[in-house]
Amino acid sequence: MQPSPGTRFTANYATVTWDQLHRDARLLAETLIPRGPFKGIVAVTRGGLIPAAIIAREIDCRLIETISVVTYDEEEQGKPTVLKAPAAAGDGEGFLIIDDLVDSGVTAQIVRQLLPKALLACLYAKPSGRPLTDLFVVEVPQDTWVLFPWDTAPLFIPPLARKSGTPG
Ligand SMILES: O=P(O)(O)OC[C@H]1O[C@H](OP(=O)(O)OP(=O)(O)O)[C@H](O)[C@@H]1O
Ligand SMILES: Nc1nc2[nH]cnc2c(=O)[nH]1
Ligand SMILES: [Mg+2]
Repeated sequence: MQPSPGTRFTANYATVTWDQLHRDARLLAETLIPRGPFKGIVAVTRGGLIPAAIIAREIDCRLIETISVVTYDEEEQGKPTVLKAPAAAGDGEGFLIIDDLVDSGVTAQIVRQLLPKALLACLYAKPSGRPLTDLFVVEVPQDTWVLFPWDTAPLFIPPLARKSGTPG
């Protein structure tokens, strides 16, 4: 069957736990301190909200603006739409933009057009989006879909010995 345009074929998943996300956000904050101080943070909603909150605490920044860009429905990439502009950030001078990840780089490209003077940082970067971010913590392969802690829940799985087809 042919894929519909924009449909992804995810070969792998990378699950990020709350602990890991917190650690990665703190690592990013450490590399941001020498690049500051910042007038404020622009969180790219929704994925950038929690990383931005953690980083804001670490770098002692209390002015938080948001930009809302919708690009994906589940794993399907669509036409990006800006639902809310970051009015308080002007052209981005002195501001730090935070998102959870760059994948194709489309979201980052739009955000950069609106805030050309801001620094853009994210936790995870796939190769296509990597050139669009100034800073990131972990590179993720392009064929891997990152499962954030807010996307997932612990699930009961039966012991191996009880799986159908297993003798005994
Ligand atoms: O580099 P790209 O290919 O543009 O993908 C990266 C963007 O995709 C996700 O946001 P999404 O549009 O799913 O919205 P959300 O943050 O509300 O989950 C993620 O949070 C990034 O913002
Ligand atoms: N959760 C999640 N959202 C995305 N948006 C674009 N790429 C990804 C990804 O790998 N994981
Ligand atoms: Mg997002």
